[in-house]
Amino acid sequence: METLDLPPMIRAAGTVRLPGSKSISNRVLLLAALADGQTRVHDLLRSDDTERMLEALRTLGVNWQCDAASGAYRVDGVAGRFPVTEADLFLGNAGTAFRPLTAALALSGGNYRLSGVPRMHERPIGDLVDALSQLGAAITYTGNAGYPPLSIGKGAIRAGGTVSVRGDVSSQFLTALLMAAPLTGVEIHIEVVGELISKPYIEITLNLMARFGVTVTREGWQRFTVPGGVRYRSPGDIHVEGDASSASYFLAAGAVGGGPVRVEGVGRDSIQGDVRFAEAIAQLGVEVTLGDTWIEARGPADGRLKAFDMDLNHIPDAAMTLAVMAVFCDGPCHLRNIASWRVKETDRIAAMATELRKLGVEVEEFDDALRVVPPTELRHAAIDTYDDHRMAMCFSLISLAGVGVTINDPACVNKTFPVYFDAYRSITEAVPVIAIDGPSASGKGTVAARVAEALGYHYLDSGSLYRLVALAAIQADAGDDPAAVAALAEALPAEFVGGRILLSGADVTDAIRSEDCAAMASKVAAIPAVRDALLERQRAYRRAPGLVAEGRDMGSVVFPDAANKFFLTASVTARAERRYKQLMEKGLPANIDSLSEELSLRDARDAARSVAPLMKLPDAILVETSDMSIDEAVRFVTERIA
Ligand SMILES: Nc1ncnc2c1ncn2[C@@H]1O[C@H](COP(=O)(O)OP(=O)(O)O)[C@@H](O)[C@H]1O
Ligand SMILES: Nc1ccn([C@H]2C[C@H](O)[C@@H](COP(=O)(O)OP(=O)(O)O)O2)c(=O)n1
Repeated sequence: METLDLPPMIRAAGTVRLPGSKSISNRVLLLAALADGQTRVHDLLRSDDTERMLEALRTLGVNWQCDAASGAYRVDGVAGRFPVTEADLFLGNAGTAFRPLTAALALSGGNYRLSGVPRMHERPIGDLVDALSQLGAAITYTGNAGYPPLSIGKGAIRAGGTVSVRGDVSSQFLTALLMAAPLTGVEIHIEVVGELISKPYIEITLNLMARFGVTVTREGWQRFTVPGGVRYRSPGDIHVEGDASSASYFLAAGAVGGGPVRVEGVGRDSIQGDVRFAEAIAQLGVEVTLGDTWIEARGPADGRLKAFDMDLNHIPDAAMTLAVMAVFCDGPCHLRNIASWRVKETDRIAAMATELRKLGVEVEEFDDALRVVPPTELRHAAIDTYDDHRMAMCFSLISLAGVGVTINDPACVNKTFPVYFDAYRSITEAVPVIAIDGPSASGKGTVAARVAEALGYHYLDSGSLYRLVALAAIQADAGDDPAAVAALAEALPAEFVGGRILLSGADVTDAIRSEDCAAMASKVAAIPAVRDALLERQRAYRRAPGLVAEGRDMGSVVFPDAANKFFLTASVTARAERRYKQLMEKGLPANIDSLSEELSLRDARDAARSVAPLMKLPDAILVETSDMSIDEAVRFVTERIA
């Protein structure tokens, strides 16, 4: 499985141009296909879900073309009748394609089979099928009753009258019915059974139908009337707004990462309900500014977001972003009335609770709500994304909480926002790392500590971790058993307290510097499982305002994104002399010839091992210190820090 490591970020600021809204894109494509005349669709979202809709329309005989120069799509409407009356359609996990196409095809007098990915076959559609059956549609379940896949037959469509549909599971059923109703040509009344959820999505539907010439009247949110004798007419050109749900991640980044972050493509005039995310975060103390076509967010003056207790039924998708923002708040937060999360790309209530807990967050899960208690400190975790784009995008924000985060299967963002992580990186700044690698006694430790002090950065002596594992292995007499050494590395009970190094509470500051320990360190360092066990431990040193890290693989493996990489070296003779002096000063036994020999051996072993070998990377600056004093080496490095 692919994974993406996001380093801890120190701040977020900048501007992002949003991709087109998924909800608007797929509605517009279907309406343009059903309309009279050609429609030019501008700023259409290009993603998996819109690909599924475009493919389906082509299979149904709808002509469409993408203009390479402008990116606009030209769709030739079929005036309510799909030319192809017999087809198999695969719709992936695109609910915004599956539901409306089911309704439109059920009323079009053909034979169709609709299927999707396994998760699509777990997402309920029975309420829509029941409503369409009242109109005489012939739909059968070819898998489990109430769920896709479906087989649609010709049916005997009864025009007119009143149809009822449940509104409390997914508002997409009502959307599908509304969009298909004009195909009957007769006035239809639609009654909603139960409390309609996600009302703003119905507003998008009504708004877009009106743009295509069909005006629906409604009495509250309970009864809708689609007039008879009307057909969809192309508006000519139509522009898709930026995706308001996608905007939420960047606005949240501005809120928790200082800001300001501006999103372009949605604003005050948006028809998408999720723009009300802006109002929601204002209640957390976020400074929000709205323009006609943009929104900007910056963090509260005192830096800490206020805890919240909100009914989020009106912004179900953007509400997921609030669940992650809760981690940044000054107290427990309550997200209410979000039952629809359970039937989305995954059971989002369960998924959100499980993944937040991995970070050390206390979460209470209810049927239709979540309570999130922010911890004092987060830990690194690898986040599972459940083939759900929003899980991946939401959890990227954790990198603004002072820890790195790993996103499993990051490509799931292709569903709505293929370039999400590039956009996220463009507005965030990672905690800077200066990586200094090199062989033993090249001076890395001395130089790194001095540079860290000068910059006020944290300092990581990664070799000391390998030396600690070596000492633990010597003490446990486990040196020859790689699995046992790896287990010691995993549990390593080491502490760094006021310049002293403790192992299981005992001061081993000097003990780990012995040549025996160095030789064992070089051996245990060649065990891949030991390196894996120490990886996150090393990365956890990356904290604001920055880190200077020294070792063998700082630039290659542990901090490959470090903006500054140096490779320190010196001749074997120079290094043996330095090490000899150093050991003598510490009162440890030493012999210059055996030191020289041991150094060469260790260089060879560190450079020849299969994992993370010692080497100069092409992007590292070479510092040859044989003829440099310590001050000269420090100055050489400092002057080259970008
Ligand atoms: N450029 C230099 N010239 C002379 N001595 C140096 C230089 N850099 C480091 N030393 C000394 O060499 C010894 C080993 O340096 P250290 O920083 O521990 O190396 P490393 O971390 O690469 O093993 C220390 O006693 C240090 O004071
Ligand atoms: N990032 C690192 C740091 C050290 N090691 C290994 C290589 C060395 O043989 C041992 C001890 O490292 P250390 O930097 O303390 O050794 P020197 O002081 O350079 O002799 O650990 C490593 O493999 N990767």
